[in-house]
Amino acid sequence: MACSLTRSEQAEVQTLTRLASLDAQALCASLDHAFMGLVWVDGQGCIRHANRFFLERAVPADRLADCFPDILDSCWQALLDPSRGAQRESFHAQLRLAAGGLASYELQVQAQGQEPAQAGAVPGVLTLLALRPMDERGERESVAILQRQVLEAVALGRPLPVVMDLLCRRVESLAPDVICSVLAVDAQGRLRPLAAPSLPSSYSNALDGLPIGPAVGSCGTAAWRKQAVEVRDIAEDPLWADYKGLALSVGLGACWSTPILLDGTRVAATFALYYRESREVAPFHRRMVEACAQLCSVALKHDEHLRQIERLAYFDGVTGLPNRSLFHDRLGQALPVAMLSGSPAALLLLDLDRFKTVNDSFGHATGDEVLRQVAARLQACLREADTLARFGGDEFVAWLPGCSGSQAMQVADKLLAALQPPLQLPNQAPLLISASIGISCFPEDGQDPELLFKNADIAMYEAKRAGRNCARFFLPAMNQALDERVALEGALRQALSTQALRLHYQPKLRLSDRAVVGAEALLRWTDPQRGAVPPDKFIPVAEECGLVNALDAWVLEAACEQLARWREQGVAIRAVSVNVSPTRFQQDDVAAHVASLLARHGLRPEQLTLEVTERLLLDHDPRTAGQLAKLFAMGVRLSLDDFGTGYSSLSYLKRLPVSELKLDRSFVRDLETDADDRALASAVLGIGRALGLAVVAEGVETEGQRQILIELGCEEAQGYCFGRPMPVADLEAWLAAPR
Ligand SMILES: Nc1nc2c(ncn2[C@@H]2O[C@H](COP(=O)(O)O[C@H]3[C@@H](O)[C@H](n4cnc5c(=O)[nH]c(N)nc54)O[C@@H]3COP(=O)(O)O)[C@@H](O)[C@H]2O)c(=O)[nH]1
Repeated sequence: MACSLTRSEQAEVQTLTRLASLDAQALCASLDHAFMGLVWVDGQGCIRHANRFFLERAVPADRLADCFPDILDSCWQALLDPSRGAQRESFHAQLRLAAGGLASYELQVQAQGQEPAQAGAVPGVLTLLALRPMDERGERESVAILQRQVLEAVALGRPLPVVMDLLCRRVESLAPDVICSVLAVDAQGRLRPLAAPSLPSSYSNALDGLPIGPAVGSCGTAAWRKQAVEVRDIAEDPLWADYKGLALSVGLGACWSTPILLDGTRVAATFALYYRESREVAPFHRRMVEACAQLCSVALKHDEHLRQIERLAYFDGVTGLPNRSLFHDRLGQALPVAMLSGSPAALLLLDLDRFKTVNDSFGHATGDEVLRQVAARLQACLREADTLARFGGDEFVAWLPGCSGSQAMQVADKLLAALQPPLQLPNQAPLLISASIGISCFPEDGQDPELLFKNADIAMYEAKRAGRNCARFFLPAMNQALDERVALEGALRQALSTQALRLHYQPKLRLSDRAVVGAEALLRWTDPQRGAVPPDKFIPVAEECGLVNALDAWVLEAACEQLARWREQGVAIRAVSVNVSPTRFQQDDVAAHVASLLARHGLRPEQLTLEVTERLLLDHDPRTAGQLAKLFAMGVRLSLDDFGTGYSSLSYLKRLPVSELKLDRSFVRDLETDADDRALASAVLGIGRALGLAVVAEGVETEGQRQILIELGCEEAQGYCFGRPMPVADLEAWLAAPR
């Protein structure tokens, strides 16, 4: 503690220090006027000289210990130990007054000097003690200094046990008669020693893990009651019945414990003062504890914040799983171990299928709940040695040490099975969710994190392509396939930017008289190296790399322009159909784009049909519904392509603003030989009639199919039977030729 003597007093004492080896008695006399007590004590704690200030106030005594009842002999021994040298120390103590009673004093062990040799006696070391009456202001100042020191330690980010240790030591130096301890209370309500610098570690160890309760010494009870507990006699108090043996064995007589509450209710710790004898708490100690309790709660709260920040840095805030950083740390540690031990391991990359749709349709709060439930289900499938992390979005990663390839696939199957039961979400219908998993195995698929991740990613991508809800191992051939996809994507971008794409048109006819009612625009791409690339190959790549919206926009533009030209030229094509990918409808501008195209080319909305696949029915994105409603309100026709092959649900159909169904060619192909296909085709036509929708049969290749479709009541069709998709000039020639 900083010296609280005035400057002139300090100067005086320094002089004394220098003169201490001279005639102490004479010096005392000369300092009788000083407004502080001065006492020379020998190594045994006997008072050798004292000035008038001290003698007038203190109870007459030979030994210092008799003047300060709070301070034990052992404390004096330490304070007066000659080996302390010039080290100064300040503390508070109660002085027993000659007039009766006690008064608070600040004591300063000021200096040591050689006792002048007496005749026949060995000269010893004398210690000079300076005493100043402790008024309330002085007390406040000492406590303020203590507070500042502890808060500084908190602010400097010292670890919590270090801060608490400092607090205890500072309190003990201000009040040498007390022993301080701080015990944390963990989430399970168990005591956890934080600091007790003057208690034997055996004592703290014995308390570690003790559950708080209604009679668990002073601290356990204070934490339980959320109230301070003052036990004046540990030997007799029932609260200590089960623990007094422990306390008495280390010389503790009384204990006053104060619970430290955070947020007003939560007990985070206890702050305790022990005395070696049975006694009540001194008033100064009470005031000090008030301040210490505050300091404890500041330090504990700060520590909680630090932990929270640490959690945020290393753990995912939504699921509580390790995040990318922590996962990489752990992988960085695990790989060298696996390498040395030669044991296998597997990295699983798991991506939820169509999670974006869940987020867009139900909002982010529900999305978060889905992630939490998914994380819990995945975690439940893994062993303690495994690490599961969330990398953000809908991507989870698991590191399975010691796992062979076949075991990793078993784990992946377990994870997929765990996701199968519908998720129960608050205020929502049960939700089905699935995932695609890519697996890369250590060491064969990679020996460093980058390669393992890259290969697991490639495998995961293959799982998506294979239809989702499945797991795939990485295979070296996948790398080649990926390279090809990347090359194809580059070439397609190039083709789009250099206007190297073309549209072919397939006529749409009325079955009864083969009159042409329109044409479907179908995209064609001839690459200089690859030759003609079928749309079945490049459209999925465009969808994966996000190029499909640009492609669709180009097709729309080109088809509208062509229809306008045909109308100008009087060619008998009254309407065009254009295929549009589901993702295009998530763009806020699609309805506006179509409206501007129609206006620019002088077309009526009903002359344009947008063909969408059944995949759109799964899209719960409100933007999609909004764009479809706008297009329908404008009068643009919507046609449901490949009807009956995918996820059709009649209720969806009722909700969507559809004008036309396209009977998929898989139902048409065997119409002549398969009664089931006839029944299905008839059912689709029935649905169309019931809902007032036109039904267009696709892929009509034979006259027999045409006849059956007419019999079933189908009015329009497309197919090789009438005309293949053709370039504009060929279509115009086909139209002009007699049929
Ligand atoms: N988003 C976009 N998708 C497009 C676009 N252009 C085409 N596509 C889609 O690609 C898929 C394959 O199309 P394509 O190879 O052009 O095949 C079409 C016809 O050639 C084929 N067809 C037509 N008649 C017959 C027939 O009698 N037999 C037979 N075996 N095939 C026939 O069918 C395809 C037309 O299908 P659909 O669109 O379902 O009417 C295909 O899914 C296209 O949709 C584009 O610009 N954007």
